[in-house]
Amino acid sequence: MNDQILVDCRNVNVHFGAHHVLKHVNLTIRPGETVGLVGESGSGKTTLGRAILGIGPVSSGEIVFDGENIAGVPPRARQGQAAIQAVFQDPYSSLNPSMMIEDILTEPIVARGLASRADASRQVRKLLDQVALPSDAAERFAREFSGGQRQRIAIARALALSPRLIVCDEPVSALDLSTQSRVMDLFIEIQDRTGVAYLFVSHDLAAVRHISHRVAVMRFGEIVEFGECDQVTARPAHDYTKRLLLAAPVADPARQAERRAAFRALAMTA
Ligand SMILES: Nc1ncnc2c1ncn2[C@@H]1O[C@H](COP(=O)(O)OP(=O)(O)OP(=O)(O)O)[C@@H](O)[C@H]1O
Repeated sequence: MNDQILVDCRNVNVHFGAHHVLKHVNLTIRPGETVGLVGESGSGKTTLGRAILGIGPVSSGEIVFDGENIAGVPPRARQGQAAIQAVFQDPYSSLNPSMMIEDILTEPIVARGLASRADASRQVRKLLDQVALPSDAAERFAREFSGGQRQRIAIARALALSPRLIVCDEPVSALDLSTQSRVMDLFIEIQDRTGVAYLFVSHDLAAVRHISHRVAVMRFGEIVEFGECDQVTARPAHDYTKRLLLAAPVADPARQAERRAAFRALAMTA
């Protein structure tokens, strides 16, 4: 891991009317790094992801990407307009069911003028291969695929633009457990191969822990803890992080009972 910074959120605030949703958020992402962003529903994780993507507002503060302040600048107006991509939670609504996979994968490249349709089509097989889908998937329609396969297609669509960062907003929470772990492994493999960075947004600390180099914990729009994954999960500094850890699912029932007892003890002292 290097000391360079790819994304630097500096004192970012977002207000929706009178509601101060993001409060003085400072967060960095290094090239090739996964930063997990955890917190309960409504804490502001998606709002931060959308601000970084340029599809959500920023009331004040800076988001510096590659040395340029991109806060409030929509994706098309950004210099490296394709450099930040997204994979969202629901692969059923994020892909047009009646579009052919080849068109889903080539359209973002062609629309940005990054390659001709013929050149983009030549990349399709490689993209499908990167997400472990067979090349004949190109001629099929999105509606023919399962949730896990659709999420692989959504990942391939993000990769088509050779991004430096992918904002992954709850990308496995709509999938069943065994599919979740395969898609998580795919994210890791892709990062090892391409060096892409991830902001991995999830309410599930167990998932985040599996994939992240560093973890940021958000509560009521504030980052209450941010550090190396091992540090945050083994020696959390904030009680809120401790509670999230205790609520994180574990496979072993004895361990689960131990966690519940510890959680009750902590809740009584909180
Ligand atoms: N466009 C909007 N207009 C008004 N309020 C909004 C808007 N978008 C989000 N909010 C509010 O901002 C707060 C944070 O929402 P956000 O979706 O960022 O949280 P989250 O941590 O991602 O939650 P979840 O895990 O449920 O997606 C919520 O109270 C939400 O109602």
